[in-house]
Amino acid sequence: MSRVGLHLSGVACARGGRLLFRGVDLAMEPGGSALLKGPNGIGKSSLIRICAGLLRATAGTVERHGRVALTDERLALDMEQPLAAALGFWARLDAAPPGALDAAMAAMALEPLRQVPVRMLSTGQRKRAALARVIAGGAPIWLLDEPGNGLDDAALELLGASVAAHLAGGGIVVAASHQPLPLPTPVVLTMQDYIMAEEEA
Ligand SMILES: Nc1ncnc2c1ncn2[C@@H]1O[C@H](COP(=O)(O)OP(=O)(O)OP(=O)(O)O)[C@@H](O)[C@H]1O
Repeated sequence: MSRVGLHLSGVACARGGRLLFRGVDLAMEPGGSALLKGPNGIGKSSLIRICAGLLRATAGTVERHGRVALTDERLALDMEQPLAAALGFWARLDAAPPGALDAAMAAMALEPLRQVPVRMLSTGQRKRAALARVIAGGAPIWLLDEPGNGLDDAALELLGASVAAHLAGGGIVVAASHQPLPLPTPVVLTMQDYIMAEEEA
């Protein structure tokens, strides 16, 4: 694997004319994971999108080395296609190696749903499908926005196993979550630590 890393220095984010957070530093090396915690609306998704390069930081720098895969509340799968075909579209786009998609579907226990149209999947099944897309794509940097939403205990265990395998292979995981996630010893960013104190505002 060529050099992999994600480095944030002094990152700030303003949205809708309001400064959400500032001073975020994060140094992720291969095998590292980070968990972004905090209440609704504090800026976890915004920080994930800054990490992905989809949102510009208001201040600070973001350095990415390696491809990024993002999953958030948007499913990004063709609702009319059977699941295997819908995921196959992304696997081709990501130039996933042969067998990678089957392995990813197995990792998320999706084989019995291969022929089911995406629109018929339950909330948890859709989340597992989104995670399978990330796993199959082979990007070293996984950005997971609320990956545990809708997952039952068994699926959370599957997520934990996939994350552990990814980290063991030199990948990086940055996750935003309200709930505890099966990340081994993550760096924890408590977003409240990066909001402006009243006297500074
Ligand atoms: N496109 C936008 N324009 C203006 N403000 C926005 C935009 N997107 C999000 N915001 C605001 O930015 C703030 C942070 O939103 P964000 O989605 O990053 O929070 P979050 O911590 O992920 O919340 P949640 O836990 O509910 O998912 C919110 O107040 C939200 O209303």
